[in-house]
Amino acid sequence: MAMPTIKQIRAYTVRGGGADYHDQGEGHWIDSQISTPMSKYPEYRAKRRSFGLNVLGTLVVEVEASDGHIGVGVTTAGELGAFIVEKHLARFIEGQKVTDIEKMWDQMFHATLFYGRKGIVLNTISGVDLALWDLLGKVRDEPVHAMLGGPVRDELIFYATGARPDLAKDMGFIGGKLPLKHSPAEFDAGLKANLDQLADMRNRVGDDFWLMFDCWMSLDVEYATRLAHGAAEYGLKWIEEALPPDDYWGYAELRRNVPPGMWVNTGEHEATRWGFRMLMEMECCDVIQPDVGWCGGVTELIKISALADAHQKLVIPHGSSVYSYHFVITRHNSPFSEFLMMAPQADEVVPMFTPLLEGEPVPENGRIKASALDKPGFGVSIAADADLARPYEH
Ligand SMILES: C[C@H](O)[C@H](O)[C@@H](O)[C@@H](O)C(=O)O
Ligand SMILES: [Mg+2]
Repeated sequence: MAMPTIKQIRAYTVRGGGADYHDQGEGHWIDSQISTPMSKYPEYRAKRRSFGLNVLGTLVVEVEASDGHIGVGVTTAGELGAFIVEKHLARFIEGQKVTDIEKMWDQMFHATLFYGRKGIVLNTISGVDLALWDLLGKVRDEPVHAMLGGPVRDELIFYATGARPDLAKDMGFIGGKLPLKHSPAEFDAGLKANLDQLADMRNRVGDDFWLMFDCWMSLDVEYATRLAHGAAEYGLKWIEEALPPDDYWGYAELRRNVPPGMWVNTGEHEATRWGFRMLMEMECCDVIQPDVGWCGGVTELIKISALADAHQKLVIPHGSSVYSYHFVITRHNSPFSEFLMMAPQADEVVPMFTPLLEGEPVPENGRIKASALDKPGFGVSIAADADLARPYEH
């Protein structure tokens, strides 16, 4: 059968949750006080939106094929991403066969190398890549996981990220990841408060439930080492993203410093096979956590995951909803997943990219059955009432 070609690519922006899940209103746990590299500035300590964590917003990429099928991908990139798609990447996509994803990815990456490499450009390339895989699945009438080798297990198992690991335990998740509240700028009193919070949570959840700290790039090796040793008493399973992404040397040192058995995990703000090669060859971490909407998409995650497998590293993608579920279910070295609790008080399960996607599966009792993913492509569509804007055209 002659494969259709791509007739048009379109880039839209939308605010309020969605793929840019930090773009929330007042009172949401994800915008409470959380330790960040900006916490040393008191004026930027209370809320991450104050320094612009939600400045980008969501990018929605649509690719329409000559046979009428439309593929959709979403990521954190907003208007900047829309510009890159419409003014630069479109030339590598339109007119191409829907099957030629590898070539389209290679051209997008190398054509933007002079200003990309990581960050918003790789977020944008990831968004296009997700749309291309979604389109190919729709044309072939297959879920993405079937094009990646198929499920290796019957269900996805999740830990929950949010302010209430105690409630997450009652909902059937296997663990709870707490955002670290106090930064090194709050000195020993802050460190003690962090550990007191962990101790309280451990008392609430008991011993056979994972507890983790997410430090969102905000610490230094000395503080992270003290935090890890203090947290060992409460069975901290891993310390996540303790340092800025480029401090490979610091991660390698931290990994040597932490108590035996405690994982040092990172990678959500890393991108491409080269970035993850550096993390693994410099012995920075136990588990890599690429975000499929930020690291280069499915096409690059295939390469990253194979490299990790050779290094006997687990690949536990950062919370990226259905876009990573199709990958995780097909990989032996991805035995569990993250679920971000996007309800404002982290007290109920709502779709991770709410309110953007129709058909977004959510864990029940901390699990999603592989069969829930058996729809063409990624099996989701943009909500009919999404207030999409198309800021640029080509
Ligand atoms: C909860 C963390 O502070 C971040 O908001 C989250 O996006 C990320 O680090 C995660 O691992 O989910
Ligand atoms: Mg994290």
